[in-house]
Amino acid sequence: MSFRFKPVSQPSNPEVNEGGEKDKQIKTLDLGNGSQILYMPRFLSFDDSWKFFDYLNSHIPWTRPTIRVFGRSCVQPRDTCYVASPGLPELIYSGYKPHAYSWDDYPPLKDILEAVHEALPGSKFNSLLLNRYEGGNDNVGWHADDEKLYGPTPEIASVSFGCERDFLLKKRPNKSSQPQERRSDDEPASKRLKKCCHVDQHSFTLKHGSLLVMRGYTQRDWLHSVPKRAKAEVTRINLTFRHVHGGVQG
Ligand SMILES: O=C(O)CCC(=O)C(=O)O
Ligand SMILES: [Fe+2]
Repeated sequence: MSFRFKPVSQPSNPEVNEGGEKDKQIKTLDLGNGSQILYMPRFLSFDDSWKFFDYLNSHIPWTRPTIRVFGRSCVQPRDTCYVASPGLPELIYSGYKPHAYSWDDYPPLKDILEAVHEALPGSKFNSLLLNRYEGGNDNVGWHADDEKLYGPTPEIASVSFGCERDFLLKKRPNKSSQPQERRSDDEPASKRLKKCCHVDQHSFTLKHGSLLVMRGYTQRDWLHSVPKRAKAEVTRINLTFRHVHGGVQG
């Protein structure tokens, strides 16, 4: 099964899509000290995104594993699945080693991967973590995807389908980042203040069909989460594409 894409500039739901230039809008957020976020609210068209949602919701072998958090076992508060190219080192997070399914098992994932590669020239993702949030209680707590197998400055591309949910970022408390930007003593005090006091919390509402990219030192210096939301009654599916180092192809 493979889906054909309609370009995002020709949506068939004019009510949701405001049309024209807005479709290709990319917001960039410089978090400072070499960390950046890109956000493309209408990465995939409304209709294609629902097709992907329906396919993933019914075909992916979702599981809700038991993981370890702060030394205690608990059921992960969302469904999950892992897809990876052959020959990669195994992923282990929170004491859990997910089975790696093949891209060939779920061909529409290859279509989404291709669209992500097109949007992010030079990217070469070889693994994918899928999450399904079945309601507002499902969530992912504060964490960073800083596993060694992703290297020191991983690029992580996150595609969302279905229910809109908030994605929060906050600066890591014990930061190991580089010293703040160099300041010039010639500048007035007001300007200096502006330069060195970066905002240390950010929030995005991740829309159906959107793409958010974390880059640079975001995993080293920031944490992210999708908190519980009482009002989120319907399902959301999120795909995070990652590059694992150390495989057959490096
Ligand atoms: O669902 C999301 O938007 C984020 C998921 C996430 O952070 C992860 O899988 O590591
Ligand atoms: Fe994450």
